[in-house]
Amino acid sequence: MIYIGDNKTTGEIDSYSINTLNIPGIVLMENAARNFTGTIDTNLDNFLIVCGKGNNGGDGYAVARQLVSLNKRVSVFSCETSDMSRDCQINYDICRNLGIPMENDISALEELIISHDVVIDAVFGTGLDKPLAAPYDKIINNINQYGKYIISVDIPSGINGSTGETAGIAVKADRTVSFVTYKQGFLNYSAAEFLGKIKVVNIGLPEHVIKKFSNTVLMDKKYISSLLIPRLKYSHKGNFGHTLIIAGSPEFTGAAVISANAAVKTGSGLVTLAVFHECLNMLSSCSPEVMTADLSDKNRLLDLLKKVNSIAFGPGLGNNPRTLELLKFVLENSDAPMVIDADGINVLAEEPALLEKLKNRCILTPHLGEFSRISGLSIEEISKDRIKAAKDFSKKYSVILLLKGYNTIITNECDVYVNTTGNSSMANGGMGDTLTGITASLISQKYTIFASGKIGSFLHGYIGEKLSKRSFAITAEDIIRNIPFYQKKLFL
Ligand SMILES: NC(=O)C1=CN([C@@H]2O[C@H](COP(=O)(O)OP(=O)(O)OC[C@H]3O[C@@H](n4cnc5c(N)ncnc54)[C@H](OP(=O)(O)O)[C@@H]3O)[C@@H](O)[C@H]2O)[C@@H](O)CC1
Ligand SMILES: Nc1ncnc2c1ncn2[C@@H]1O[C@H](COP(=O)(O)OP(=O)(O)O)[C@@H](O)[C@H]1O
Ligand SMILES: [K+]
Repeated sequence: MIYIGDNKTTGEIDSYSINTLNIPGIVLMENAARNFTGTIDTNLDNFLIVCGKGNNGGDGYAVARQLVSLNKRVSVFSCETSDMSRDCQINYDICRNLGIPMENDISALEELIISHDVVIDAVFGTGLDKPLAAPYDKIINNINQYGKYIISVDIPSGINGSTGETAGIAVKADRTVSFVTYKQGFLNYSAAEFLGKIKVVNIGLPEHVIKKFSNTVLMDKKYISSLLIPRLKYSHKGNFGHTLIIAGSPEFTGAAVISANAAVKTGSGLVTLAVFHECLNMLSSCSPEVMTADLSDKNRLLDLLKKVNSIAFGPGLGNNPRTLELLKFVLENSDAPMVIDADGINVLAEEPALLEKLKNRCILTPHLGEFSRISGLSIEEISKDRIKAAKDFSKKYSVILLLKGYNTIITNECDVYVNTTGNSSMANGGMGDTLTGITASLISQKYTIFASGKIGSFLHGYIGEKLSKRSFAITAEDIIRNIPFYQKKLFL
């Protein structure tokens, strides 16, 4: 599993490794450099390594030596040769002793970049702590300028590892090879254009050490597979729960159909779709397995509310007083776990006191706009640190929060899981309604609410990604049709 950490986490892991485990810093640096070098395509040659004076630069000098030992052509540019960190100085000296070509005259940098094929950026990592001034602005500009293949060590220089903000200017990497943790700042959408393809490598520390300092992880296939509740030989539909979907309005019947069909395909034993009377005759595109109910028949609704195992509330209901009244009715008459999405979230934003009734039994699945409405934070404020915004909200109301979008965040107020599956081929109407149906269906099948959010978002994005290899845009229907196949693949 890949853990996420900010600059403080890196510092804590570093000092624990050095001071408590007694691993010398230079050994960590050597491991970092070796594992970094191991990620480089063996066909590449003719490297220029641009080194700062801190430990990021130290990594760069150590990488230079590793590459030379692989018979690669290597030159080094030293941004500063005085006041280096201790381990940086050691590796600098070794490079000198080995006779690796080294330059520190800034006027020679452009020529050097032009005459090399690959630039390794080892100027700043987690220690960047102020805006960039001369000569660093020029150095970074030069690195970016000539269309060379750029690999950044730990963090593209100029990006703040904690916030993802730039120090005025930053290296635009093709690849970033980061040490120990995926840096929290990488999740800030504004950092995306600088990062290139990200890879996280270890520096010889076992997972239990990293875990001490981070409870934020990037979910992978193996982790999701580990959450599977196996189906027993003698199980029957009663074991896989009854999902009630409360959704749709005359303008948005599709949202209701999508959620219900997704719940069926995800494996809920039974699925009932409850809609307003005027929508009933528009449900012909529902899967035949979906049962229907009329929301104006209060007795039927009461009966369902008492017996179902999960309720999905919101898609396409409309942001209006009728939806708010309906939500109140549901909350007064059912204790079932709930997935609240779309207009369910919008009406909650009008009356946040209702969240009290959802304590410990609800997952909210807003996109950024909906989250802004319900949290009262602007989209800019949320975007600066989505993890913090999501965690704070989850803690305040004791709900699971699933903040949708590129790198979806799922948190139960202390642990945070980030879902990296999915891509912009999925950015079209109805995609969120699909996730709502999948998540509610999993809850009915006895997955915890938290696990349902994690599996749901991973599966949903995983299908989108796989299908997008062959199709440009992926629709909700495409996802739904493929749920059983990819669910089986994940849970093999
Ligand atoms: N456990 C781990 O994860 C391991 C981490 N390792 C590596 O260590 C890296 C962190 O090293 P680090 O702490 O020495 O900081 P780093 O990024 O080199 O920068 C600090 C230097 O830059 C300078 N400086 C800062 N801002 C500046 C500015 N705007 N403009 C100008 N100067 C500026 C600052 O100068 P100062 O302000 O102190 O004068 C200082 O000299 C980490 O990213 C990873 O690559 C590995 O070796 C293995 C173990
Ligand atoms: N660029 C993207 N990368 C990853 N996932 C995406 C991307 N764009 C959209 N998605 C996913 O698609 C879904 C869209 O949800 P939402 O905005 O609520 O759609 P709708 O309201 O139309 O149903 C979310 O699960 C989101 O994570
Ligand atoms: K760097």
